[in-house]
Amino acid sequence: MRQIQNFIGGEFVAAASGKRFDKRSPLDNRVIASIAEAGQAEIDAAVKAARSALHGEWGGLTTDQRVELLYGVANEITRRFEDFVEAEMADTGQPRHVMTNVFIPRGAANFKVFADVVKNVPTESFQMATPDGRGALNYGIRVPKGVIGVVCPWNAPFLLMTWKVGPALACGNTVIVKPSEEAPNTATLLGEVMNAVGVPKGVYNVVNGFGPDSAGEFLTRHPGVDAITFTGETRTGTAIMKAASEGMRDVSFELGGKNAGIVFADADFDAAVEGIFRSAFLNSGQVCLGTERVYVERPIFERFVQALKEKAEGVKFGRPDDHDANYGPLISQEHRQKVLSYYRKAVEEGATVVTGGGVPQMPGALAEGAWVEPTIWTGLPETASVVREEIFGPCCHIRPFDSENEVVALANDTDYGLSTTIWTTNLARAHRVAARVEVGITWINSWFLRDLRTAFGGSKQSGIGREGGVHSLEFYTETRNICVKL
Ligand SMILES: NC(=O)C1=CN([C@@H]2O[C@H](COP(=O)(O)OP(=O)(O)OC[C@H]3O[C@@H](n4cnc5c(N)ncnc54)[C@H](O)[C@@H]3O)[C@@H](O)[C@H]2O)C=CC1
Ligand SMILES: O=C(O)/C=C/C=C(\O)C(=O)O
Repeated sequence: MRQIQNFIGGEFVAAASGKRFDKRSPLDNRVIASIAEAGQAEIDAAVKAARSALHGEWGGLTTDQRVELLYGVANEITRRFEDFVEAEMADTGQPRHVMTNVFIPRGAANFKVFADVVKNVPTESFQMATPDGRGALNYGIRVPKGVIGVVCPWNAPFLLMTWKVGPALACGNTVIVKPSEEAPNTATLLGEVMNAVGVPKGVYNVVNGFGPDSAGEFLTRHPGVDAITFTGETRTGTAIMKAASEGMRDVSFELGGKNAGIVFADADFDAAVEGIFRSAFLNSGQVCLGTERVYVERPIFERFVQALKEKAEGVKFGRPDDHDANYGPLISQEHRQKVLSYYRKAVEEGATVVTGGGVPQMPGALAEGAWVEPTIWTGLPETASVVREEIFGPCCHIRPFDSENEVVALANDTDYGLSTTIWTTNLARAHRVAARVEVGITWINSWFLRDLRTAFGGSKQSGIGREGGVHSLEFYTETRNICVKL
């Protein structure tokens, strides 16, 4: 069983309190790691280490030197690719191909891309007239915000953590990461990478634990943390925002979603079925950008439902390394209880269960894992719980629509506004509808196609702010204007 410590000031350390907690495998519920739970003492130590790195060697590096180190981090992740794949598979139970094709390469890219952005994006300058006719020149410089608290979820742990750590470090900040209690492995491994590459001690710190009355709350309340970037549930975002209001600390939030997929009758049918299948069921539906509401134009509704059903029934459950399998469990028994409670609620509220709705029969030890069937419903009103509330599981409700205006109104009838995916061969309509759906991220004839230079974030209750490319620079630095009288 792995013993996971906190990583503070470049050292792996236990908690002064001696407190530890267990991580169980989603595959079979076995305890696979024992984790040191950081208390107030560890948060204080991490803040001290991060602050002194900021005022020490790290703070004195040139942008080129920082960029060089971050390239080193990316290369070391690639060199230890298999270790990261194994660590993330252990935490999440998701198939190897998802790790190797998407989640782990993105971890390395998150360091390289933001190193390039920091090197290449200029600041503004303005010449101005003055009464004496000699004029003045204004120019901006970017300075790091300071010590950044990074609070992470469990669903794509390495991708989502490095998506924040990469730009924060590229901008010259130091970070304290609070990984999800359900997925602590890769954040710890990244500590080894930082030491191997020679990133100064205290630049990257990890404190493990839970949210309320534990590492998450202690970190976000700490007055020595200058800004907080968080990905997770909207409710947790509310608690963190209250904590951040003490001391007027800045926040960047990527929160929940209840995303709509829109399929017009003229769409490339097979591509649309494949696209919606991926967006509803990838990572066992545990993707914030995923589709839990599908709207299909009436002429192809029945055929679409049938085709998606066949694909959902074709998944093969199994271990990440099982060559015959392509589908993993949910993250935990607790999350499975939540998802199954929605499966029951859908039936109580009158859904037609097209497929799934239960738990697959798993052999041997896997019977103890957090497995659920991919599930499709039809026939519910828009007021039904499973149509309104984020479930974060492998399920979607499909409803027919008859007009562009109707589907835009349906898609927008939600408190969330993270992403949408639109399928049509009529590009004029695609642009029209895209501009009307109230979300931060729209994909047309695709889904989860990511260019890290673009703005990423949600509208309404799906988030505050944007990260990605220059937007990340805006959050992770402060711009100072300098005015020179000529
Ligand atoms: N918009 C986006 O980009 C993404 C959003 N999500 C959302 O994340 C959720 C699933 O992830 P979870 O880990 O269950 O979210 P969560 O909000 O329960 O936990 C996220 C992190 O916050 C910490 N935390 C919980 N309460 C806290 C508190 N009071 N103070 C400080 N820290 C606290 C947790 O320990 C964990 O590290 C879903 O709602 C999903 O939509 C997930 C991935 C991406
Ligand atoms: O690509 C990103 O930066 C974010 C992706 C988000 C997920 O993978 C997720 O929430 O599951």
